[in-house]
Amino acid sequence: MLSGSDTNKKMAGEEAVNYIEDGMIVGLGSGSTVNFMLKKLGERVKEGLKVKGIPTSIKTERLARELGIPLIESVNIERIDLAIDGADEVDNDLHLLKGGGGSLVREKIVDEASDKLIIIIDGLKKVSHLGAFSLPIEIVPFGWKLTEIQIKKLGGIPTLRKKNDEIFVSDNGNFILDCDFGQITDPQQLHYKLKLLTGVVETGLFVSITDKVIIGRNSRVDVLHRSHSDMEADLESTSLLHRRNYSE
Ligand SMILES: O=C(CO)[C@H](O)[C@H](O)COP(=O)(O)O
Repeated sequence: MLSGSDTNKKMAGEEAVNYIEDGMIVGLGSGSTVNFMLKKLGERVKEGLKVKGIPTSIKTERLARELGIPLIESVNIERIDLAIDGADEVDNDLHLLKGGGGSLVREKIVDEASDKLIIIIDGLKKVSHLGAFSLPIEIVPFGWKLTEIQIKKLGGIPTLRKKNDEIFVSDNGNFILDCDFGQITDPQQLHYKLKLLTGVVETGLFVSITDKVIIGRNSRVDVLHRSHSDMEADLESTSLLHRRNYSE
């Protein structure tokens, strides 16, 4: 029996598979919502859908292989038709805060390069402003405390990510600082400032790259398009948003 949140993630993940067409090269994001998408995609592949996937984490790669989804070696990728990924927060402009699972660098490389990016989330992750979730920042391990000091100077309160009392190490061999910046009113500017720090590899702010957000909530999926994002606040009354009612 799935929890309410997992039901929402599953609905969003499965809906996203409908956007995958035969012959596509597909960026496969990371996280529990993406895992639901992968399971459905695995079924479609068994039914004959021809795709090639590009996993954004070792965990995604492992699951995709188990499900029989054909993959391409990262060194051989030159273009991507569609990427489908999760997020920790999505704001009204469809800017994202990502990296809760620690895969932000590979996710950003793939999501940015893709012709189209679809984000799949549980409705609780749709927010008006980013920042309630601490911002993951991947940093070089060398001199990490020096980078931490620089981030504090920019107003962040960093916490070194740990897993089972050990320092968490990303798939790229780096550390992650989860940084509380309070409400992030200008994600682009904050991202630029952080990227200027030599020890920073990448931030979890994904600005202006999302084409569509598929949201699972209240037994249905809502789809926000980039050009319609400003209408999210008015979600209940707008008819421009595509809506599928799963309780029907
Ligand atoms: O950015 C991510 C990993 O780096 C994930 O997409 C994000 O954390 C959402 O995960 P989930 O679908 O498990 O809630």
